[in-house]
Amino acid sequence: MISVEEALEIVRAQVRDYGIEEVDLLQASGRVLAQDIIADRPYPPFNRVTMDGIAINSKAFFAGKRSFKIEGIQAAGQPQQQLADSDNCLEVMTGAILPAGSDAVIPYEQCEITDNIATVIIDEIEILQNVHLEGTDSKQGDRIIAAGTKITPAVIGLIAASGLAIVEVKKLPKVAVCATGDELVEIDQQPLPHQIRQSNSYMLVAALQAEGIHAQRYHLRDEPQIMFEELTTISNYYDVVLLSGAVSKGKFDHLPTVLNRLNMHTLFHGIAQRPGKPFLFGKLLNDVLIFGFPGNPTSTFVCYQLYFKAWLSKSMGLNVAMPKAVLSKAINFKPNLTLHALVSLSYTEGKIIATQIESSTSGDMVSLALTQGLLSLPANRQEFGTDEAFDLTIV
Ligand SMILES: Nc1nc2c(c(=O)[nH]1)N[C@H]1C(S)=C(S)[C@@H](COP(=O)(O)OP(=O)(O)OC[C@H]3O[C@@H](n4cnc5c(N)ncnc54)[C@H](O)[C@@H]3O)O[C@H]1N2
Ligand code: MOO
Ligand SMILES: [Mg+2]
Repeated sequence: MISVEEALEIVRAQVRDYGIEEVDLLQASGRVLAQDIIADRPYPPFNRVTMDGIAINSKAFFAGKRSFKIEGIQAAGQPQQQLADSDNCLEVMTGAILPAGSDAVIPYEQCEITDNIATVIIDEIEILQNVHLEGTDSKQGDRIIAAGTKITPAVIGLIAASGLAIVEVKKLPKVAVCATGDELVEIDQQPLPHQIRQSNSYMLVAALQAEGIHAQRYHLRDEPQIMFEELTTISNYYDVVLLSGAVSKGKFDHLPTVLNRLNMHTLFHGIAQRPGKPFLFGKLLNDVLIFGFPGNPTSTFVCYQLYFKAWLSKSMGLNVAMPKAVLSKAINFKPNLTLHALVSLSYTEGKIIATQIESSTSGDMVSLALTQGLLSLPANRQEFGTDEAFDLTIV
């Protein structure tokens, strides 16, 4: 059996590049940008007033003038006006272009206005105060977002400001999710006493949705020939196949044999970890990747979160920082395995605090649903105190 670190290295070594596609800007959220975004104008594009108030010529103020006749109003969205007389002022609104002939904005709160005269009630101003100068954030032609950036809402905002309605993003893999097992029925069915509903495939499809991947669900019976035929077809249509179940030692755990028949090159089968020990990972001759997650719901979930997401991030060219957390209560874990403890999270004094969620087995979906993070406690140790930070995967 290999270690968690070795398994992660093997998974990450299978990076794939699925190319580039164009999508509508609002479909691009969460995707990885595949083009540089170039500023088509300076940012801001003009000297932008940042406070509602009056615009004056600072020379008049420095010469001792405090009362300014109001010539008019410069609103946001209006073409630039000219301050005709440098002893006067123009009322200006946030977002307006600074009027020509003025070089300082004094907020309304620092003026008194009567009979169309604004009297400034402060004694100190600075030239260009309350003005967001043209081009201070970027110049026209600057690269304002680099290819390879993950598209967050703020990135969407900046791309929109640059006038792009369609953007190039990295293509995501086509993913199939296959539940295995004769005990599984669809979720709208009433299971017989010995049956269960096939929840894992819903969990995986939902997890993939959060990555922007629209996966297709399949159910494979525990019958080797049927499994072989269905997987032959499925592997011709998808880039990645996520399987849940049938990878352990049972008489009906046919996947290792079936995948062998499909000429899968096994990259590993078994990791020194709990949950998820029997995880099977390999690639087919056509380069399709097979993630054979152990069937217990927590095992499927943990292996998806730790390994599939590490692979996806790497394939998308993202470098995701792993946060650390400290335990709220010491844990003693004897087996020589990495324990991915299910935890809930809180924040105290700048630290993330992880509290273990007691779970009876990796079949305990109720505990899994309370889980906010996975705290990975390394193998080769038994005691994990509250004074040390461990790798945290937020889920
Ligand atoms: N003799 C051994 N037995 C087991 C070992 C072992 O090392 N030696 N490992 C245990 C561990 S750890 C796990 S995890 C499971 C993994 O089992 P499989 O991957 O073979 O999965 P199945 O046997 O098909 O199912 C296990 C369990 O999960 C339920 N399941 C499966 N698919 C779904 C689904 N889509 N939705 C909900 N629940 C699902 C299934 O009904 C079983 O209860 O093996 C241990 N055994
Ligand atoms: O590792 Mo199994 O995944 O403990 O239930
Ligand atoms: Mg089994």
